[in-house]
Amino acid sequence: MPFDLSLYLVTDAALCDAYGLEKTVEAAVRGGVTIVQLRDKHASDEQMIAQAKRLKTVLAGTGVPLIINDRLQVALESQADGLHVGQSDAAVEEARRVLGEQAIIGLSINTLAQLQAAPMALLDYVGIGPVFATVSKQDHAQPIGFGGLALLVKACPLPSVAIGGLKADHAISVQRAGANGLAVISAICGQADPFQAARAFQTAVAS
Ligand SMILES: Cc1ncc(COP(=O)(O)OP(=O)(O)O)c(N)n1
Ligand SMILES: Cc1nc(C(=O)O)sc1CCOP(=O)(O)O
Ligand SMILES: [Mg+2]
Repeated sequence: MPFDLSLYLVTDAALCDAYGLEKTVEAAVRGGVTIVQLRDKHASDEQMIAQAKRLKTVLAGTGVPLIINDRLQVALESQADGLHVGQSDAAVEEARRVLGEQAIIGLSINTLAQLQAAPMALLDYVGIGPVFATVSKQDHAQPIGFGGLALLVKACPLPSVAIGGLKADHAISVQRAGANGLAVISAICGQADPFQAARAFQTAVAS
């Protein structure tokens, strides 16, 4: 499936309480989100598979892919479009073997050493961050700022998306650093109007 990293929504069900996850994602996609990752650290695999299937229904016909965070079996059983793994998650080699050639597989990167150790031929994109400290990921690594982002993007042969504490106003700096897009949780999920929040990002990305 072709994919566009320009506005990458990573979900947090707790932050989407006001409207529920499906309505929040539907509004965010109308607002311009181009790719969605289902991320839930508390749900069981069964709950996450059921949630992924509901999100697939929401995304059907939009061309927006659904990526699963961390859980290879959930990605497989829900027939999601792909999987995002971090440095301590399922190995990329295993994910590619299980999910096949067509799956979109992304890996988190925080340092040059991690980038150089990544099996690039098996990956579709990398997530680079955190750019800034964030409360959305308690165990996040050392923030790298836009300078660190630019260094890692320059060394990266794959499409990349910046993550961590990003707001719509940061779109220009992310683009100047060379990344293909921004990934956000709280600046869309945690907002009173997720459609307008996504629209603000889309406007900033397009300008
Ligand atoms: C697009 C994107 N980039 C980075 C991450 C972080 O993944 P990871 O390091 O595995 O941390 P958790 O999200 O699992 O807490 C991501 N999820 N998405
Ligand atoms: C899920 C995640 N991964 C990160 C990384 O650096 O790998 S930062 C992060 C949280 C991003 O949430 P927010 O947009 O609310 O700051
Ligand atoms: Mg992870």
